[in-house]
Amino acid sequence: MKVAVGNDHRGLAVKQRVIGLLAELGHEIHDLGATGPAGVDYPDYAIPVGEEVGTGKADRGILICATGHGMCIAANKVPGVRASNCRDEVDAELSRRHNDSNVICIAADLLGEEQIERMIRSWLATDFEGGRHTRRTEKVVAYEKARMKPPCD
Ligand SMILES: O=C(CO)[C@H](O)[C@H](O)[C@H](O)COP(=O)(O)O
Repeated sequence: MKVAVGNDHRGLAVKQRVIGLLAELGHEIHDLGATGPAGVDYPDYAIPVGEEVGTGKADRGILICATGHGMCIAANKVPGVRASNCRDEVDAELSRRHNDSNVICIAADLLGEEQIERMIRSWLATDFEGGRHTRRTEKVVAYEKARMKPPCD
């Protein structure tokens, strides 16, 4: 899979470990930064990653900040993005099975290394269940498309 990765200053160390895991698993990685410790703003990274996923340039996105919340809020503003701020591997699995999440947000300040690795492995390996869940995700897409339509003159 092609995975776009983004982080702010609080997520830099975790990002570097996540990239190592993705490489170990054989995935194609597009690191959109941040690459240094200087304070930055999470929307500047969440939105480009979201755009890559929403346009299909990347299959999935991984976003890392202190709590995961800012990245999740910002990424979900991008059409086609279904971002989840997950806390463990079960949470990550269900976000795939029930919500077809295509971006996972990670709280670098709140989760341990092993928990993050288990979460990412679970998230990457789990398929969307479809069935009744498709009806629900399609309603989200329908709303998104309706909101994107230009107002009638
Ligand atoms: O967690 C975050 C947003 O939800 C970001 O990592 C912010 O950096 C966090 O709010 C902390 O910001 P700070 O400037 O590093 O104190």
